[in-house]
Amino acid sequence: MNQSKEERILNFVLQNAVRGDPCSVLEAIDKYCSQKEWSMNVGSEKGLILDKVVEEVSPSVALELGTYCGYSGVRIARLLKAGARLLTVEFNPAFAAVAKQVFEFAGVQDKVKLIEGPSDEIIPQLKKKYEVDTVDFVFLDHWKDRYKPDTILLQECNLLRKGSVLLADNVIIPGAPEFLNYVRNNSHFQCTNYPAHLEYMKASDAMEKAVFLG
Ligand SMILES: CCCNc1ncnc2c1ncn2[C@@H]1O[C@H](/C=C/CNC(=O)c2cc(-c3ccc(F)cc3)cc(O)c2O)[C@@H](O)[C@H]1O
Ligand SMILES: [Mg+2]
Repeated sequence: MNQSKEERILNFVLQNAVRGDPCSVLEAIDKYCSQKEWSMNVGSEKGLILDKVVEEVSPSVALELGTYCGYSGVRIARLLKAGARLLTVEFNPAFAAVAKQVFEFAGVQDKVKLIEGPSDEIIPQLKKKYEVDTVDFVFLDHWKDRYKPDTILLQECNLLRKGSVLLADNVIIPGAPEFLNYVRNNSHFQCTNYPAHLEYMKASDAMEKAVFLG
C-alpha cells in the first residue's frame, strides 16, 4: 500500500534526524518539505515567531489545535520549562500516529499529551478529564473556519485567564477572516499582527497574537 506524504515525512525524520534532538527533527522536516514535498508545517520563519511568543509567555499549560505531523508541537515542547506540558489535539488518526512517533523520536513525549479527537469535543473535556484549570498559551493551526468558534468555546469553558495568549497561524493564507474580525473588534482581546511568509514559499502570510484581557 502506498505511503502517505505524512509517512514519507516521518521516515525522512527517522533516517536523517538525531534521536532525542528536537532541533534536528525540525531541521529534517523543514529540509524535506522545502526540497521534496511541500507540507503545511508552520515552518522555520513563522516558527521563530512561535518560539518568541512561547518564550515570552513561558506557559505551564499550552494547548495546540491541529497537531498534524507534530512539527509545531516539537517546536513548542522543546521550549517548555520543567513540569510544563503541551496538550495537542488532532482528529485524524493517521496524522496523530505520525505525530506520536515524531514526538517520541524528538524526545519530547514526556511533555506532550496528544489527544485524538475533534477540538469542539475535546475543549469541553479539558477541565475535568485532562485536569486543566486554565491554559496559558494556545496555538491555533487547525481548520481556519474553526479558529473563531473554538476561541468562543475556550471562553465559554472558562479555560482562558487574564493574560492567556492565543497565537493563530495563517491569518493571510489560507486566511481566517472571521477569527480576525472577532478578536480585533472584541474589547476582551489585545491583538498584534506578525507578518511573515507562507512556509517554504515566497507568498505572504501572517500570524496574529490575541491576548485575553479577562
Ligand atoms: C472539527 C474540526 C475542527 N477541529 C479539529 N480538531 C482537531 N484536529 C483538527 C481539527 N480541524 C483540523 N484538524 C487537524 O488539523 C490539521 C489541519 C490544518 C489545516 N491547516 C491548513 O489548512 C493550512 C493550509 C495552508 C495552505 C496555504 C497555502 C496553500 F496554497 C495551501 C495550504 C498552510 C497552513 O499553514 C495551514 O495550516 C490536520 O492535521 C487536521 O486533521
Ligand atoms: Mg498553518
